[in-house]
Amino acid sequence: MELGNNLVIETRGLRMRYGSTEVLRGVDLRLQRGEVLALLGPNGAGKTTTVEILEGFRTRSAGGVRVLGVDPERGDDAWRARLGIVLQSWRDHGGWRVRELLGHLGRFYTPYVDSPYRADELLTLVGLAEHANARIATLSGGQRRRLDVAIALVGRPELLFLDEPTVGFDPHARQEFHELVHQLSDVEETTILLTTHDLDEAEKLADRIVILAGGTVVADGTPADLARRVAAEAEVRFTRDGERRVHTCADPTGFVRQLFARRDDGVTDLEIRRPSLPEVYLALVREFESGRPAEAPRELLEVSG
Ligand SMILES: Nc1ncnc2c1ncn2[C@@H]1O[C@H](COP(=O)(O)OP(=O)(O)OP(=O)(O)O)[C@@H](O)[C@H]1O
Repeated sequence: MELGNNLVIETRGLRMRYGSTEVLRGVDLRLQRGEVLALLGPNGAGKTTTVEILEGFRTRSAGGVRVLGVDPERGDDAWRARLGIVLQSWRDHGGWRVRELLGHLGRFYTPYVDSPYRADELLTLVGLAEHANARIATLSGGQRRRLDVAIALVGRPELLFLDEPTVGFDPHARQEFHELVHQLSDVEETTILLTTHDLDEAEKLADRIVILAGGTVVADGTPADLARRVAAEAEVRFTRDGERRVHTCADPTGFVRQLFARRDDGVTDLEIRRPSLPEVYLALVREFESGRPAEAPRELLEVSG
């Protein structure tokens, strides 16, 4: 499989079967250098399976995969050192102090990486500087998660995998983490593959969104592309003769014009809404599950009393 210069990840026809259950049924993914991609999908869609195959932790059933130009099944230590992977197993190292663990891990990267992060630099980056001397067992859930991310960053990875990175973060920590992701992608040119169930987070962080459902990619595009795909339609809400009504239509301006041409009295509380990413996501997954193509025109819907 040929890999373009800027392609950090490429899968073609990726398949994964657990026993008789086929979880991935031909997944095609491409991720360019410096891009932040959010992989979304319902529980059990195969996101973690995909990520683990890309990380080289799981052997695929079929299909072509290249990560940083290498088939992950044949990735050596030098290849692995170019990846940043957030694992949770560090929680077992509860007796270690935070700075001590990061310094220790940094030394593993020296044969492969020009300048791994210094522990203090990394602690500042992830907002754990105040806890440098704390034992890992004494950190809160959110602080441990930041440590997990710090550990993934030690070797200044070219490609960072973040599997549900902000679970357990308070809103402030989440905001800081989002700034960190922007900094890594904009300043360090780190390529990032993120899985999350937090659609606001996906919208804030991702250049591109891929939705997996039923073992295939059901949508791939910028958040704006996806919104256009499910909804060339907008919702027009209004109250007429004291009753609340909703129309879904492709041309809300035309609809409103007609509405007023027919009856310009008695229409109040007029509101036009385009769908947010959570709504787009749910529409795409629902349409996939119902077997109807996402582009299918939707009927005008009127809720009448
Ligand atoms: N080792 C395994 N053996 C058998 N089945 C597995 C194994 N790992 C995952 N599965 C199954 O494969 C499917 C996909 O799992 P996966 O964890 O990849 O989904 P996911 O999209 O990450 O889900 P979630 O959003 O719940 O984390 C699920 O039905 C799961 O039960």
